[in-house]
Amino acid sequence: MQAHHHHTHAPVSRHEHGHHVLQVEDLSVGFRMYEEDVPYFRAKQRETEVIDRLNISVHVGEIVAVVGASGSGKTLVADAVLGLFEPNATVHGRIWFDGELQDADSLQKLRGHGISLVPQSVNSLDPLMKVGRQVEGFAHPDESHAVRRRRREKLFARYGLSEAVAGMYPFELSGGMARRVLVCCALMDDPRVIVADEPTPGLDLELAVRALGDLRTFADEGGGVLLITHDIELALQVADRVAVFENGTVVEETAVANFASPDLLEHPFSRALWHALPEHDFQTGGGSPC
Ligand SMILES: Nc1ncnc2c1ncn2[C@@H]1O[C@H](COP(=O)(O)OP(=O)(O)OP(=O)(O)O)[C@@H](O)[C@H]1O
Ligand code: NI
Repeated sequence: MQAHHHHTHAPVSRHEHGHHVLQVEDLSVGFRMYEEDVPYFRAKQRETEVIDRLNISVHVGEIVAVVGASGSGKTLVADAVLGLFEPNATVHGRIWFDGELQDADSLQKLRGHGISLVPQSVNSLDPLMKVGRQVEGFAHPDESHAVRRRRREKLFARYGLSEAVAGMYPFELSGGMARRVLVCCALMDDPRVIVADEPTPGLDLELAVRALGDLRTFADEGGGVLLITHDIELALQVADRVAVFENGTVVEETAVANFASPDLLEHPFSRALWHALPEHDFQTGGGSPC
């Protein structure tokens, strides 16, 4: 990635970034699109900015929840951190992993072992492959299949999936099982950071709490988690900090404890989110933001 052209920054030392396992600075994502209803010979490309100079950081041992409205660009943040870029996207900014500045290639190389995604949809599982085999992956340059199989068995045991599940196809799994299989996939190559994109929709409350508990365990064992969600209520139960996302940027990054009272929140949108929480719904002021 290139430095954002609107800004010049003094060089930053490794030291300043070392205590963050993940840091995103001044991330902007836009899309080049052709104007509609313009005759082709005058067709003009237009650039729409979806993410605008966003900053966010995750410390070792921490869950940072990114909360904000649907369709506001949260998945694009996940994609950028994983080095997944649409062909028509322009991306600017800096992403640091474990104190090292990354580029698109290095982010791609980190995918799976350094930074793993728990995707938004369980449809990302291959419907035609037994899930044990899917989690284990195909031939690996450095490891025998037996080693990977043993690692998969351990993960399944830890996440409450019986060995019988390994022999099932995705359609045979309940929603909660499928979610845990995705978590096992993400953990297979020992990542330091997990980006979880809406890991709870479709789960009943008990399973949702459990899915987030799995992320909590991962963070407590020294990982970092970026938890993208619009379920702020659940996020507050499990996260350490909350990044409030509005109009393509993080308008406030604050400790979960500050969601105890709107007086402790700085940004109007953060306070609107507070008022929209179910336990405060008698006080709705500016309409529901989600
Ligand atoms: N390749 C693309 N070209 C043009 N626009 C795009 C492209 N990819 C995404 N967008 C736009 O970016 C915006 C943000 O999408 P994104 O999926 O990141 O939102 P989100 O906050 O994750 O939504 P949700 O909460 O529904 O998952 C959308 O308005 C979408 O139309
Ligand atoms: Ni999304």
